Amino acid sequence: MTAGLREAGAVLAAESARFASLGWMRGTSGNLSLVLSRDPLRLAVTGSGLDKGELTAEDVVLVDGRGAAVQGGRPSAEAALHARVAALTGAGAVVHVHTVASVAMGRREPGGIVFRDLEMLKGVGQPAHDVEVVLPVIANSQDMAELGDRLEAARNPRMPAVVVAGHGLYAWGEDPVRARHHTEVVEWLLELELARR
Ligand SMILES: CSC[C@@H](O)[C@@H](O)C(=O)COP(=O)(O)O
Ligand SMILES: [Zn+2]
Repeated sequence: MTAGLREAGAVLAAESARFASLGWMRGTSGNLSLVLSRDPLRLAVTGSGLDKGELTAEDVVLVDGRGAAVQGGRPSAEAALHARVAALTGAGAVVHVHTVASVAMGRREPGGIVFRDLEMLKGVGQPAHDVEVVLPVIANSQDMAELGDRLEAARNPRMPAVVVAGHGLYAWGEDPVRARHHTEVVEWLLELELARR
């Protein structure tokens, strides 16, 4: 494994441990990625089927723009969707977590979840007042190309996240820290909506 990939693995392991400690990656759920190059597109993605709270710097796979392994073991089953999100949005890092609030709210609002008049909206780059911001909800699929098509069709450029119904939350950002902040902010918004209905 190259030093660059191991370094990316260390970042993903630390981020993963943080999400797992919040209970957002229970069992072996969730996955993370970090873009290492744009042309050609190459991402460091967490390995498949691992306990995301116990990853080491070695538990990472280099994948191409279609999510296929270039170096390392078995990449996340959702690596192709990470690559699609990175290509589509220009994000440098993608987070996928299995939170209760995202699944519960996806059930309640299958057409999209509307947020308004919340200071926390500033955490996803939106004004706090006088605008409605929609978090898209897409149907789940085991086919990452199909899921990617749904995400592309439903994506709201003002919201760096999408809920996958019956599954969880995808969020992204310029780098791992910003992707984490977006994940935390969107999860906060979802928990609030869930609590107030
Ligand atoms: C309970 S894990 C469910 C998986 O199918 C998947 O949705 C997931 O989030 C983790 O898959 P992985 O291949 O480990 O990255
Ligand atoms: Zn998942």
